[in-house]
This record gives sequence, C-alpha cells and structure tokens, in this order.
Amino acid sequence: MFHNMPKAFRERMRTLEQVDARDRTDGTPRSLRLRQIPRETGKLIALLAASAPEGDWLEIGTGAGYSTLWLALACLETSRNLVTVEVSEEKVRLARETIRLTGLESIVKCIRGDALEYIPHVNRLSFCFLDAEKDVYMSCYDAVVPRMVKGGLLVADNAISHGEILGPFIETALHDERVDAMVVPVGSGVLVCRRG
Ligand SMILES: C[S@@+](CC[C@H](N)C(=O)[O-])C[C@H]1O[C@@H](n2cnc3c(N)ncnc32)[C@H](O)[C@@H]1O
Repeated sequence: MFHNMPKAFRERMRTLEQVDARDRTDGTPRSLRLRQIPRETGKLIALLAASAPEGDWLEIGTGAGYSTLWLALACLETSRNLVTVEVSEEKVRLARETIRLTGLESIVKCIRGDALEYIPHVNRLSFCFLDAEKDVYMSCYDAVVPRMVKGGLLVADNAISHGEILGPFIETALHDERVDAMVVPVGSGVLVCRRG
C-alpha cells in the first residue's frame, strides 16, 4: 500500500497537506480548516482497515478526503469499498474533488449529511473511522458498536489531543465488554476498538 502509492494519490495528499499546514497558521476559521490526521495516523488506519474482516467500511468526518485517501489505499489493496459521511457542504465539495482527481469514483462514496442519520442504514460494519466533532463521538459509538461484525474495528482519532473532552467516551470504550480497546499513542492518539 505504501510502497506503490498511485501518483495521483501522492499529489493530492501533498496538496491537502500544504493547505492543512497553511490553515493552521493563517487565521482560517475553524469551520473551514481541514484539520487532517497526520501521515502516521493515515498509515495506521490503512493497516487496520486492510486487516478488517468481511463487512462494510464507514468513515465519519471526511473533511477534504485526506484520511479517505489513506483508507482508499486499503480499499485498493483488499478490493473493498468505502462510504464516507461529511456534514459540511464545502468539505463535501473538496472531498468529491479528491475522489475525482484520484479516480476513486467507483470505490469511495461521499455522502453529505449527519453521520448519526446515516449509521442506522448500515448493519454489518467491519471497519469504522471516527474523526468528527468531539460532541458526537459517544452517540456515534453507541450507534456503531451494535452494527459491527465480530472482529470489526472502530477507530477514533484525537483520543490523546482531546483527552479531556473525550475522557468519558474513552473510559466507556475501555470498560465496554463488547469490545477490546486501547489508546495507541500515534499522532493525536488513536482509540482502537475490536468487537468481540
Ligand atoms: C477533523 S475533520 C475531519 C478530517 C478528516 N478525517 C481528515 O483527516 O482528512 C472533522 C470533520 O467532521 C465533520 N463532521 C462533524 N460532525 C459531523 C457529523 N455529525 N457527521 C458528519 N460529519 C461531521 C466536520 O464538518 C469536519 O469536516
């Protein structure tokens, strides 16, 4: 996945990394910033997705499609598809541009809307990446876990960077007997849960 990344992926990732870095310093309002995962987190979610059992894949919080590209590497590796849900119209526009530029139209579907309204439409999730506003993490978790297949993975970003606000959510996951969970200190901290 990482050694023979398609040229279009590399180019779009580089562009989005540059925009994201600029956003963080030039006063771009929070709602317009891309707030992307770092590369190491991209690699981790690609490795985890590629190791997920049979079932559907879902990303919650597409942004401009940077994390989506890392997951798409796993899609290409395993011949799977991905649905990614994003609430912001402007981010959906950017993500669809990412999908078009990288030729992923038949593999990645970007849906505009609130993930909480989309999740009830999925029933055999084997991989879910959660990277939305922190106040929806708990509701997303509650909706996703019952819909996961055995061995399915739920991966949530910012477990360390937003440890204070996400504390109750992380404690819930760590004590939830339906899953085995731990926080991996990569990037902003990644909560990894495996459905038993
Ligand atoms: C941190 S950014 C995502 C960055 C992206 N995962 C990446 O690494 O490239 C969080 C995104 O979640 C979106 N979002 C927030 N609440 C949402 C919800 N309830 N459903 C879908 N998207 C949501 C925001 O609009 C924002 O674009």
